[in-house]
Amino acid sequence: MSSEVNANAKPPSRDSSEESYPPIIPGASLLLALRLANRPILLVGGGVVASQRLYFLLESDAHITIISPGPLHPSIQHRINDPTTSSKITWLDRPYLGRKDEIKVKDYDLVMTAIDDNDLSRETCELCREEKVMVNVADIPPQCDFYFGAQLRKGPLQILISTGGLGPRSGAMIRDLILENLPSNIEDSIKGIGSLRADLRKRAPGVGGKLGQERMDWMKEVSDTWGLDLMKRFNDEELRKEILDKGWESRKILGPDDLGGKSSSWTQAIQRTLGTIDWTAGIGGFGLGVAFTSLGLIILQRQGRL
Ligand SMILES: C[C@@]1(CC(=O)O)C2=NC(=C\c3[nH]c(c(CCC(=O)O)c3CC(=O)O)Cc3[nH]c(c(CC(=O)O)c3CCC(=O)O)/C=C3\N/C(=C\2)[C@@H](CCC(=O)O)[C@]3(C)CC(=O)O)/[C@H]1CCC(=O)O
Ligand SMILES: NC(=O)c1ccc[n+]([C@@H]2O[C@H](COP(=O)([O-])OP(=O)(O)OC[C@H]3O[C@@H](n4cnc5c(N)ncnc54)[C@H](O)[C@@H]3O)[C@@H](O)[C@H]2O)c1
Repeated sequence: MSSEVNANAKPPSRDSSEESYPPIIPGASLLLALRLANRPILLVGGGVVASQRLYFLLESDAHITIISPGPLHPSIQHRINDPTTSSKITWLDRPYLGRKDEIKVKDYDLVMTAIDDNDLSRETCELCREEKVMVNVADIPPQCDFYFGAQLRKGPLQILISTGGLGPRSGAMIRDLILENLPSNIEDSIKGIGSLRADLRKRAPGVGGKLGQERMDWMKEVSDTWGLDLMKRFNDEELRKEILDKGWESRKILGPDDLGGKSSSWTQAIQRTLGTIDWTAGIGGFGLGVAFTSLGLIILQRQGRL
């Protein structure tokens, strides 16, 4: 069973030499990372669920129109009053009227209702279907085009857990399990490799072609050679220049031991030999394994396979 879960979790890769066509297990959600900067979003309701929606929308730099009679949840009122977020929010202090409302769903990229009124949520949903606008209605999951999930952010790293609507609280518990087991500096590694990629693209710009393929092959091998933990060293501008000058320019893959004029420490040597990094070896790796296995089990359970 676990092989079925794993196979389905990974798409075909450029590296797969043998033909491998994992079975399709339908019924999943398409997990995406929406880029919403300055996009108009309609949020109906001003309670606790709306306050959570607002928090994530503000972090995505969206522009949010909230329709809800006051008093609002205190955290929503806080964001409206706060000069750092107030310009991103338009608050209409009144009930939403659905079909009769002068606010039209077609003027928004996404619509969300978080209200204690099933009939109005259903009507909003119908309006959105007519206008082909994606909608989340917090009180009627089967009507949602998309679900929220338990989320965690560490700098550029973002993880969302979905249980397909089965157990939102268990999703949050799995999120906390992952959080506890992530290395504390994982975001530095991602920032480091991001800076190296950006510098490489300056030297080798453009899309596709031979250069594009070489760039991807080099980045893949450098990433695998350095490993997640040591990627944080690419935050050092000099080290980036060195690996690009001595490595990329002659299409060589240089590891941590080949740079900085230093011989490797014994820990680095072990890490390279084992092809792993210190935090995956201990309880962290085990915990993460448990987290993903649990998620797989939950999804399979939803599909009636357990
Ligand atoms: C993950 C999270 C994200 C978020 O909302 O941002 C989220 N719910 C969270 C918490 C939570 N929600 C509820 C409880 C009370 C305990 C309980 O019922 O279990 C708790 C626990 C708590 O509050 O701690 C009640 C509840 N939830 C839904 C309904 C309607 C229904 O099921 O009919 C009812 C009322 C049921 C009733 O009346 O009995 C529906 C949905 N909730 C989802 C997401 C979507 C599926 C997510 C998935 O696939 O896993 C989905 C389908 C639609 C959506 O909201 O997009 C967030 C945790 C964030 C965090 O802690 O970080
Ligand atoms: N997705 C989730 O995580 C989750 C969690 C708990 C509950 N829910 C569902 O979401 C719904 C909202 O939950 P809540 O805890 O935020 O409720 P809440 O009672 O705190 O807030 C409801 C809000 O809707 C507003 N409202 C009511 N009628 C309105 C209208 N016509 N126009 C505009 N605003 C209107 C109210 O003024 C209030 O601000 C619940 O009914 C529940 O079914 C979802």
